[in-house]
Amino acid sequence: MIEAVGLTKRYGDKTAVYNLSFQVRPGSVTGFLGPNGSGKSTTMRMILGLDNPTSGQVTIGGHPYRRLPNAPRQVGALLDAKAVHGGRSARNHLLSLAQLSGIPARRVDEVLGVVGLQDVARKRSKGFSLGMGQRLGIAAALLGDPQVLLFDEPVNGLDPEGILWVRNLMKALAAEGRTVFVSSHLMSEMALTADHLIVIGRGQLLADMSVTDFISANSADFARVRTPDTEPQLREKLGAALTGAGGHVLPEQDGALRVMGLPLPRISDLAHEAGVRLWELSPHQASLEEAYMRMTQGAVDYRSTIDQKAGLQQPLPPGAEPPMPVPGQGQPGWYAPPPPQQGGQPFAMPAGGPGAPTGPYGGAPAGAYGAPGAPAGQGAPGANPYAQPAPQAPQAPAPQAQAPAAPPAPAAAPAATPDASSPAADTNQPEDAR
Ligand SMILES: Nc1ncnc2c1ncn2[C@@H]1O[C@H](COP(=O)(O)OP(=O)(O)OP(=O)(O)O)[C@@H](O)[C@H]1O
Repeated sequence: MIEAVGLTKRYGDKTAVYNLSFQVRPGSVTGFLGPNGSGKSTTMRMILGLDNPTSGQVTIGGHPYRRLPNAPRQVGALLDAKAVHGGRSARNHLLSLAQLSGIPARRVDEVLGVVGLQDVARKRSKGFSLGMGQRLGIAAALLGDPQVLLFDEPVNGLDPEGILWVRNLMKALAAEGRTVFVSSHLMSEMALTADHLIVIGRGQLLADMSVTDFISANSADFARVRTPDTEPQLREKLGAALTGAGGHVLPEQDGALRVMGLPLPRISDLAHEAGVRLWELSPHQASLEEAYMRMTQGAVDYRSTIDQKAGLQQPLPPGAEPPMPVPGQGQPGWYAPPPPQQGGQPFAMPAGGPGAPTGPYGGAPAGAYGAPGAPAGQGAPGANPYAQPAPQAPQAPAPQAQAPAAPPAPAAAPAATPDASSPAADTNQPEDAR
């Protein structure tokens, strides 16, 4: 098991990770999610003893990585697949790692077979494609047959067959009782691979829960309703009736309506009362991607100026920043992305009609569907024993705003490189991170 307690990392006045506490348990795949620059790699480096925490600690099986006896046999990691001596063949690269850790040469050929590189084993790795490099990095992680595995973006550059292979590999490793901690920006892939999620934003814990709980805690379920295409006035009529009844109504691209805040039977009754025939009335649950977007919007540092999601956010006062998401409660003020049509414009209510809009989009009052409550599983077994009560979270200092309190940066760890596979890193490290 990997256990972080109060883990904080500051680089000068930049707080990369703040007061992070979580456990990664054996027997399941734990996904590690967060926007660019949120501190995932920094956390993984600290787990692997490649960076020193400014405060707090992280242990593997109860020991800091650097004190683990024969660490490369217990912990395997892929942090940066490009960190390979390009002049060496794949096999020689792995052989050199194996020799450093007392791993027999036959294991090298085994892992080359596992990752499908046996035919190019004697080729120099500098000629490798991105996907081949990833496979080599994964081979290095598997070399010591470790019980604990960390993968930073393992499917980066892999083709669909490779992605499927990595998915199955992660699941198989977890099914063998190993601890598998994997970061990725591919939400669809994470939804298929991970059982549990740890989500961070701006270095802070946003969620620590099962994939299922995460989706239900951070998604606004909605209904799709379609009226006959041939009678557009029915759609207008229904939209007005639903909005008047407190529903939040948005147009879908295909002419249907997305309705939030009203149960399906109520929508059906309202349509019946308004004399509107329905061609479709179906329930929908958000995907992991939608739930993730919703949870992390306030913690995104880098965003395109033409980001379509801007159309889904409730208007903020001039100069105001989106609030940090509240752990377990999602991002206040966000409706279910992605926008149903370009710009996410709301369904246009007839001006001054009955049931005039009360919310920012002419629907329900702001926030009615914006912040679902804590997930059912929060108090369940497996909940984060370190989770902060929600009310404290908004007061947690924004990592970027902590310059005055930042203590001096820790003495540069010899391994302050993110590059766990680099031959150069090997010579500087007390332990090899693979
Ligand atoms: N050695 C360093 N010196 C100074 N700042 C650093 C250093 N390493 C990371 N940071 C900063 O810490 C923050 C977290 O970076 P990190 O690489 O851990 O994020 P990440 O979640 O892995 O991002 P990505 O998804 O883009 O890989 C960033 O703002 C980054 O610029």
